[in-house]
Amino acid sequence: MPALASTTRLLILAGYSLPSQKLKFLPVSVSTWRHSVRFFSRVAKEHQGPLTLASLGFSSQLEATTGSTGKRSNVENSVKLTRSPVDRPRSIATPVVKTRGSVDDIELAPFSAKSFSELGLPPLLIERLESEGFKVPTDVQSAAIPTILKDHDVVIQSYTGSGKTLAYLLPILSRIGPLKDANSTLKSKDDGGGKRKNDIEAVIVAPSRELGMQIVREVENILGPENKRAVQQLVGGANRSRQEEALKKNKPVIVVGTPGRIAEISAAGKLHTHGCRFLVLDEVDELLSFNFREAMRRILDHVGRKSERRTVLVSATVPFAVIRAARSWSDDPVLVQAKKVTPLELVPPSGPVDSTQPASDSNPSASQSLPPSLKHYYSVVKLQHKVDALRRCVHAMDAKCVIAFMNHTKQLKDVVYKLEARGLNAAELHGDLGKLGRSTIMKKFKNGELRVLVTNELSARGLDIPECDLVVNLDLPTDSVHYAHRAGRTGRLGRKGIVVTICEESQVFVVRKMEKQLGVAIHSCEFTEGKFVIDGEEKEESTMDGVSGSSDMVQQACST
Ligand SMILES: Nc1ncnc2c1ncn2[C@@H]1O[C@H](COP(=O)(O)OP(=O)(O)OP(=O)(O)O)[C@@H](O)[C@H]1O
Repeated sequence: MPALASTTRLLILAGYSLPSQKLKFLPVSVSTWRHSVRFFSRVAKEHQGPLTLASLGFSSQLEATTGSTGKRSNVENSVKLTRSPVDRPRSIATPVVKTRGSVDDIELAPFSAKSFSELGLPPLLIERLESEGFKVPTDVQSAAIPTILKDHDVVIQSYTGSGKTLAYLLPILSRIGPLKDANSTLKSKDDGGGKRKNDIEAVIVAPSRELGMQIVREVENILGPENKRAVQQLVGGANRSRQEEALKKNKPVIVVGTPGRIAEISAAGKLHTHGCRFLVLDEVDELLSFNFREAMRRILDHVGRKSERRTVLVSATVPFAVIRAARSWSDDPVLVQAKKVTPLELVPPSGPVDSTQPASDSNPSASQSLPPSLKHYYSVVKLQHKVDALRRCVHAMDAKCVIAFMNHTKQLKDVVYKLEARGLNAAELHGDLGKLGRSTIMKKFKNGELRVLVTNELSARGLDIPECDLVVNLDLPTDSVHYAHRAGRTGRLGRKGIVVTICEESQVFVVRKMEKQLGVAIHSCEFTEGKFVIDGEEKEESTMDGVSGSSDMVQQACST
């Protein structure tokens, strides 16, 4: 083994259950670069001797003998390096990093760990999960939950609809709030640390009201109706004084909100986050944008020291700016992906590239963000026929729940009128509508009263409408990252989904460029006489039965 340590190309992820020391990842070579398989070895910082199977964590009963040091020493005083399923979820025990793109693999076996109990979550939480119908964790949950439970700061990157929200919520809820692990060894700061009564223990920030509310609903569902008050929404557009009153009266442990509103209430002295133990920035790459800069600064300045809280950054797209932010806002963070945990210091400046993919024009932050079950098409039409093409597309696909994206708010209404005039139930959704209007439209869309939601970038991030079977780009997205987030509103959690970009002839080169950057095929198609026709193919089909994928059209669209 010592001879293997000379090259850093092939690495083993091992020693995963060495949690209590401040761990360091040492790259260890076990084979040649040509095999393109990465492993990572996590070795205790102190352990700089020759590398052995034991030092890599493959010993079945090795006792960690050194005392704990640093912040993570508070977590557990002595830890056994076991390979029990609780300590080591299957996805992490498997050191091989699989190549992306094996659609069958993902569709047939989207989950790695067999149950949530394998991940070390407390019984109360598991009971609640089961009663809500969550039985098997997704790959990213299998990787992220134990990593956060082992007290690591993380950047979570995984494709849209892969379950990132629960991947961070569950470890948080197992540490704080009414369902927390009664035997948790993580000392709360009020056990002598001087935590004040009204201090919030977890702050979750999201870039839009819809996403903020969606996260609140997810927390409430898991907590159950009797514990709803443990979480408080602080989203913009809602009544601020009511939010402030609720903070005072209910003393929630978790707040979820948009940056502006959280910063506002914090500046007014009504929100105390200095004792915060978890800070989550969901859709973090969006939160880094200029619009949120001031509010984010305020929030980060008031959530205590990074060494005293866990910081979780989340997005389907992780450009290098996020890695940089993680280095400055978190303490020794790791990048968690579906089947891989990588120390941030090993992430190259080009972003978290999957080395198993060919280096091309691909945009690393976008190319791993699309669910493999999605199929992509484009259709060329004249500008004045775009809305009609959308209507024909919806009918030809027999799509039931459609999100159509445009770039400018002003044009949304016109499109809605045109669709309604042709008998399609449609509505617009954008930031200029009030909170009530927005939530009414979302409700109608979710319960099937509306067939087409015409919207702008507001709805591209995080929105989870599992029934959405078709996304249409009525305007081209500005880049491949925006394409990825829009496209990700369909094909959630292994479901089939179709994305159609309607564009002019002069814009086809942009589609081709995004195709390369995203590393997916975007086929040309047409909608004629109520039928969906893929150019260059003889087959043509005319129906769609949504996510079940049993119709001929879906079979064709999804198997091309
Ligand atoms: N283990 C699970 N079993 C079944 N359903 C799950 C599981 N985990 C999450 N889900 C469901 O999968 C859907 C997608 O999850 P989520 O919104 O967290 O995805 P995401 O990765 O955050 O997507 P995006 O990048 O678009 O924000 C949700 O409806 C969620 O309730």
